[in-house]
Amino acid sequence: MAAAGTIYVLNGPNLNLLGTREPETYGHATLADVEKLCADTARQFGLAADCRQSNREGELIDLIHEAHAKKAVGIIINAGGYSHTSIALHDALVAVKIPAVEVHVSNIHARESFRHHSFTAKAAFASLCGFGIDGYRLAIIGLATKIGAKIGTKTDAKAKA
Ligand SMILES: O=C1C[C@@](O)(C(=O)O)C[C@@H](O)[C@@H]1O
Repeated sequence: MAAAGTIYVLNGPNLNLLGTREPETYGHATLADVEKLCADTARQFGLAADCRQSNREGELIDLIHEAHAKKAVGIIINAGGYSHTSIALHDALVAVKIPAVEVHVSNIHARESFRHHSFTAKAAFASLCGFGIDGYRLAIIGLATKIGAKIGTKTDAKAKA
């Protein structure tokens, strides 16, 4: 059975450096670890995770538009530093009307004041931060629940097993 739907997992600038970037803040897990966690968690709900990363604001906007064109059922976004600056990313999320959850690996509210405001959070139905990379798993569980995806739903991968 094909996946019940696809969620786009979008990571923004410098998140390709996870694992070596400020491990005291972001831990030692890599972006590959994040993407495997997302795929594994999504599969539990019969969903597929299409994971992308870009250091370019316009590319992230294009990916949000692509999610819409491909009829994605949800978006998980960690826009990195652009979370705090990009009205354009906010507007893209609002424009496509796909249920979105914002994730931050670190607790942005316990950090420098310039990280305390997020434009992308205002375009998401939920936002979570401070759980390390487990935040992506929690965000997918929340998104799946929001869209009515049920845990234990079989997909091709599980059906073959
Ligand atoms: O690049 C990042 C990572 C981050 O989004 C996080 O996941 O904790 C927090 C941002 O403030 C920062 O610019």
